[in-house]
Parts: sequence; C-alpha cells; structure tokens
Amino acid sequence: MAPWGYSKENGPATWHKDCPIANTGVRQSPIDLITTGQTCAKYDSNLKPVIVSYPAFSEATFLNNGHSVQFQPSAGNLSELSGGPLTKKYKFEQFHFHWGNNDSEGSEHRVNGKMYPAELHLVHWNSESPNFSSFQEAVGSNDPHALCVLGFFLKVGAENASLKPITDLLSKVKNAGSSVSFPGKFDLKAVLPETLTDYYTYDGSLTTPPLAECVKWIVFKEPIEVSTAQMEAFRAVDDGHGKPITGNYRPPCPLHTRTVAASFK
Ligand SMILES: Cc1cc(C)cc(S(N)(=O)=O)c1
Ligand SMILES: [Zn+2]
Repeated sequence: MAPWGYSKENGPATWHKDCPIANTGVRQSPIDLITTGQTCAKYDSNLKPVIVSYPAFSEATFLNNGHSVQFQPSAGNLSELSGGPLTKKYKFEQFHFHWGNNDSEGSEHRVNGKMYPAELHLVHWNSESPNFSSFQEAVGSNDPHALCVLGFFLKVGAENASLKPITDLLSKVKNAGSSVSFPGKFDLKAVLPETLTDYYTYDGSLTTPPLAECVKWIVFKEPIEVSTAQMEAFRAVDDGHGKPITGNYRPPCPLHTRTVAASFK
C-alpha cells in the first residue's frame, strides 16, 4: 500500500486507490458543520453534557508517526467517557492533532466553511460492546459507534499552560517515527473547557486511512486557545520525507443523508 500522506502524490484525493470507501462511503469525516439553512445542525434538547473522567496520566508515549503527533497512555489507563449522545461507556485510547501551515487552515471540521488553525482529537472506544474488547478490534468491527472521537478546535490567543507540556515536547519528536516516554504526569482534563455542554454530533468515520465508518463524532463549539509559538511548534514537526507536516487535515466530505445534531440553540 503506497504510504498515504497529505502531499499531492499521496494526499486525500488519492486515498480512494487503497481505500475505496474514501469515495464510496456515505458517512465519511470530516464535514463542514453548517449552522443555518437547509442542511444545518438541528438543536436536540435531549442531548446531555459530555462526561469525561480523566485522571492525570502517569505513563504515556508521545509519538510522531509521520502524519501526526500522538499521545498514548499505557494500557492501564482508566480514563473514560460517557454522557452526551452516548449510551455506553467509552475508554480513552489516545489523542492527536491536525494542523495547517498558517492560522487560516488546519482543522478538519469546519464551521460554516471556517477552518481553525488546528484540531485536537480525543479517541475513545466502546468498552461495553459484546462484539469487541480492545481498541484495535473496535476499529475493525463495522460497529457504527465503535469509537467516539471528541474534537476541539484550537485558535490562536494566549499561551495554553495546560498544553505546554505537550507543545514543549514537539521538538523532541521532530523526526518521523521518533517517540519519547512522556516525562511525569499529564492532566488532560485541564486542557478542556470547563463545561462540555455545547457541541455538534454526527455519525462519521476515521479521517485518515482506513477511513472506517465507525465513529460517533462530538465536536465542541468552544475553541481552545494556544499561542502562536505553540502553533509554530506543531509546524516544525517532520513528515519523514525531510519536510515539516504543514497540513495534515482532510477536506470536508459530503453529508449524504446524515443529519447533524447540536446540543445548543
Ligand atoms: C486512522 C485514525 C485512527 C484513529 C484512532 C483516529 C483517527 S481520527 N483522525 O479520525 O481521529 C484516525
Ligand atoms: Zn484525528
């Protein structure tokens, strides 16, 4: 399989060659979250706040896999997700980022066509399904809600002290394929907005190959602020071909017959 990426030769427009679902799928991600007009997100008063239980991680690996940087705690982590549109409890697997090479692009989801400079994805898998008992099995399960990914937009503003331990580590994983064990504890809860009440939610897919259509997406309205220096740190990470990763985001996909629900008016 030609290694996929984000360049002209191996980027999103070519992924269908190894992953036909890229073009034939009817619930692909990301999407443009439209807030007015015909296909707009519809307010659902039944949608509850999202509940996360993220005890500080004490052991984790921080990896540059050539198309993103990923924070993966050791198997014993007990972090969980529930509430929101979910009927089951989900286990935390990893988080990673998507970003652009300037502040006007970089997020995968868009809001009325607007892109943010970056997007944080917190990946979880359904730990109460009878059909699988690990993250890897969940991804391959064909279950429409095997995974739940929380998406947070990043915007440029004040330095984010909670994300500083992560952005300060980016220079240590500059080379693709490099990883470091995360020094000390990391408090992910401190990175997130206080209240997880206002979000969009819809059924979608992984946004990179294999593009499996197994994700319940929850994208929060309120962006997280990071400084310009923190954004620049992402843009200095290499893709393994001697170039910085400067645009690891997939363009929006057709909504088809899907509807997007909003937990807020
Ligand atoms: C390939 C892949 C794996 C995982 C766990 C998550 C994603 S994403 N960007 O949809 O959150 C992609
Ligand atoms: Zn992602």
